Amino acid sequence: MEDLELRRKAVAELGRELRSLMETVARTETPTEDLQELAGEVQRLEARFTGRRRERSEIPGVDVFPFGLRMYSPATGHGSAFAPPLEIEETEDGLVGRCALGVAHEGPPGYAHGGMSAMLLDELMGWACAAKGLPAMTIALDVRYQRPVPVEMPLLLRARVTGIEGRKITVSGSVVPEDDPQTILVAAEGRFVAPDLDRARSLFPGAKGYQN
Ligand SMILES: CCCCCCCC/C=C\CCCCCCCC(=O)SCCNC(=O)CCNC(=O)[C@H](O)C(C)(C)COP(=O)(O)OP(=O)(O)OC[C@H]1O[C@@H](n2cnc3c(N)ncnc32)[C@H](O)[C@@H]1OP(=O)(O)O
Repeated sequence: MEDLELRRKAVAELGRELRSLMETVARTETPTEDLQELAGEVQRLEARFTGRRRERSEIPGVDVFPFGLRMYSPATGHGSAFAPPLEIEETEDGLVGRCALGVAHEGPPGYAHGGMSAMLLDELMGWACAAKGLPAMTIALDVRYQRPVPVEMPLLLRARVTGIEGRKITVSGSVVPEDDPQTILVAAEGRFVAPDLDRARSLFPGAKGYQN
């Protein structure tokens, strides 16, 4: 079997380069004829991905589902060009994520798109459920944007499970500047439900752990 760690490293390396390319594209004022030529080059590059393409619900071989890694997650995936990516650490008071957003994640000029903050919190809050042994899906997310989130600013994101009632979980979350953690930029409250086994089997046919 191929070395999984080696493959994860390669996936992350490709993700880093694609992320950097996305940021360059979002910032470039390069002449129009260069853009046209570059689009052709990117198309030729894409044609070089000749290996097998995963089925829609197939879990990537580099992942650990549902408790571990999602390498192409648009929030935490080191293989995703779109992800900042969010780095997660477990603490006594829940999960803490670290990242900085780029111009590619902009909403208002110089500030993060609100959907990015919502997505990052949603994912971190989801992982907070998984950290309690209840991998769960979001059923409601209330996001309060208290201050704009500057791009290129190191951020801390927090997620803490505040209640568990059977399969229903409530989680709170926030985004703060790393160097000024008292200032809440975004606050969120979420409700999650851990699907029961039958539901999980039908929702995730590609997850081998649930099938047999
Ligand atoms: C065992 C393994 C499970 C694996 C799951 C792994 C996933 C996580 C993987 C990796 C972690 C990484 C973290 C990622 C985080 C990202 C988060 C997202 O982006 S999630 C995508 C967006 N969310 C959706 O698409 C959900 C759509 N909703 C549904 O599909 C269903 O609502 C579902 C499966 C969540 C629940 O359905 P039911 O059939 O299992 O549950 P019922 O028995 O109907 O309800 C249980 C209780 O929850 C309430 N409930 C269920 N759904 C509700 C809803 N939509 N609104 C309000 N209440 C709801 C019900 O009223 C019920 O409450 P009463 O026990 O009667 O008090």
